[in-house]
Amino acid sequence: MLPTINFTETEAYKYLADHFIDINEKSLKDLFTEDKERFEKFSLLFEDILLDFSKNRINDTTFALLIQLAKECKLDEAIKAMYAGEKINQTEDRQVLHIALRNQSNTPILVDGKDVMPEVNKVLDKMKDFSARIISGEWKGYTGKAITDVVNIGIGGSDLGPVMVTEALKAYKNHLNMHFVSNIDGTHMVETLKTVDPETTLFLVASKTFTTQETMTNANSARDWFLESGAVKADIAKHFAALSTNEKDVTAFGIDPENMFGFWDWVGGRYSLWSAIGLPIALSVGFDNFKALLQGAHATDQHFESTPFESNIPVILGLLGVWYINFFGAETQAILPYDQYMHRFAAYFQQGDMESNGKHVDRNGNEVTYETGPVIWGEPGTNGQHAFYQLIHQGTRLIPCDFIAPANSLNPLGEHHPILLSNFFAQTEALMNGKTEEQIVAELQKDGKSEAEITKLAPFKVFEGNRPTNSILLKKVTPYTLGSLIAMYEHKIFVQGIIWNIFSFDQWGVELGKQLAKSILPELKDNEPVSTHDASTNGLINQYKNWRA
Ligand SMILES: O=P(O)(O)OC[C@H]1O[C@@](O)(CO)[C@@H](O)[C@@H]1O
Repeated sequence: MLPTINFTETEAYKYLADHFIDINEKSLKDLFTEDKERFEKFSLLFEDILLDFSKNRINDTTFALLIQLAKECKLDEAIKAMYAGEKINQTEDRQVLHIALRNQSNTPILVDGKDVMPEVNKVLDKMKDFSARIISGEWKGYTGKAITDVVNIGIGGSDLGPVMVTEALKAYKNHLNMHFVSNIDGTHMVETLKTVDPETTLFLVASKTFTTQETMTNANSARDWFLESGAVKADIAKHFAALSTNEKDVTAFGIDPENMFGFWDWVGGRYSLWSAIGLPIALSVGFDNFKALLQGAHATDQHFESTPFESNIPVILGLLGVWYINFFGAETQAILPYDQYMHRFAAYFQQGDMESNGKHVDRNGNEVTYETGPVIWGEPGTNGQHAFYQLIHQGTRLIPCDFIAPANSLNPLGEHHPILLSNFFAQTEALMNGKTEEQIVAELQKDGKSEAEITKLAPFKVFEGNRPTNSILLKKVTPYTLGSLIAMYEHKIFVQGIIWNIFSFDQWGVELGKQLAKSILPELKDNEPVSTHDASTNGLINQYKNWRA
């Protein structure tokens, strides 16, 4: 069982609340002036990843108290419980063992007394064999042609991870055309089917439960399309595979169990890209690169499990988030990858973070009295600079930002990468130092502006600065470094959930909307006006009925 400590009642919390008053009066510039060793002290090199957390609103005292907070919340016990396969997903009575999926050391990991590694490795071997046969062209469709297109049909954790990773590793991909259909909006499937040939297309039905309405509706439409194209039911086996824990419903759908890649209830949907759900990744970049992704994540898992908190990257990232959310009142966290391939990285962690820690009841079943999970958002740099950086620099909100960049581009082109990185470096410097009114006035005077113009303009051009950032510099985006980075964020989310005394691995909050949609759907079948809901919902439904063709 997980500890159930209220972090606001710990000694560390009380000291941090007092300390906050002092530190809040210090600017980041002051903190760097006071401590020449600041970068050395507040940065960590983990293999080919550098975390620079020195541009945060902390000093030695803050750092020590945050570490003490983690210890008082018994984070070490919680980490041990997860790695030991305890059922820490207590409301669903399940273990949380995505670490087993990438446990390249093959140390035994027991679930109900049985080592799961043999079955994990059996599925990996099956994924390796299958992806090799598809990629090589050995696997033929029902008219004897090789597969050219793969359509992954899934949503949430059965989509976002494969999409994010196949995009981030696009430089490593092979000839297969990858497509991802997730939305129940018919447009998603229709637009995709326009681009593929039934004779050379492989459909992956990705669903942990194999009951998700969007996925099953999309899968049925894909199967109908396939059969209407001239194929017969016996041909489904050559063009459909399933990634799921639910063999019964996979078989009922008509997919050959031989084409099913299984995983287990102890794999959370938003933590499942390392499992059979990752098959589209292996198909896109080859199994060896998928394995390197696992290896990178495993290296982080070992770091997280064994490194003292003072040098533990996920612990530090998690504690810094708690510092801003619970003491500075930050409500969001921006993730800004200066890498176009990583354009879905923030979107991936919208589910990863917000579906894990978007909770308001603590592990004792009581309403929390403090803020929990932040809103996660972000876009690649430098595009974000031309969209929302105005607010980050001069808005009224404190928005902690994680800046991520590779030192080496996968597409060296003239001066592009140095220009990209000059912006990566400049933005965190600008957010930290800002620009004072004195500096603005001096600039405007130098530009020959009149005193009246300067008086009018100066206030609008001031940058307060003192806005905190983390900088994460990768030597290069490879399957390995990407795996390490994703795992760092996964464990950061775990750390925050433990501190906030919430359950990070269930998602009851996604159920009500689905339940109500299921009761509304039958009401849409005819044109009779409805009156069973509130006036707004009735009004919307009836207007829809009036307007629909
Ligand atoms: O993989 P599946 O079972 O189809 O679930 C898809 C997604 O639906 C959820 O919203 C749960 O219902 C996410 O947690 C999950 O990743």
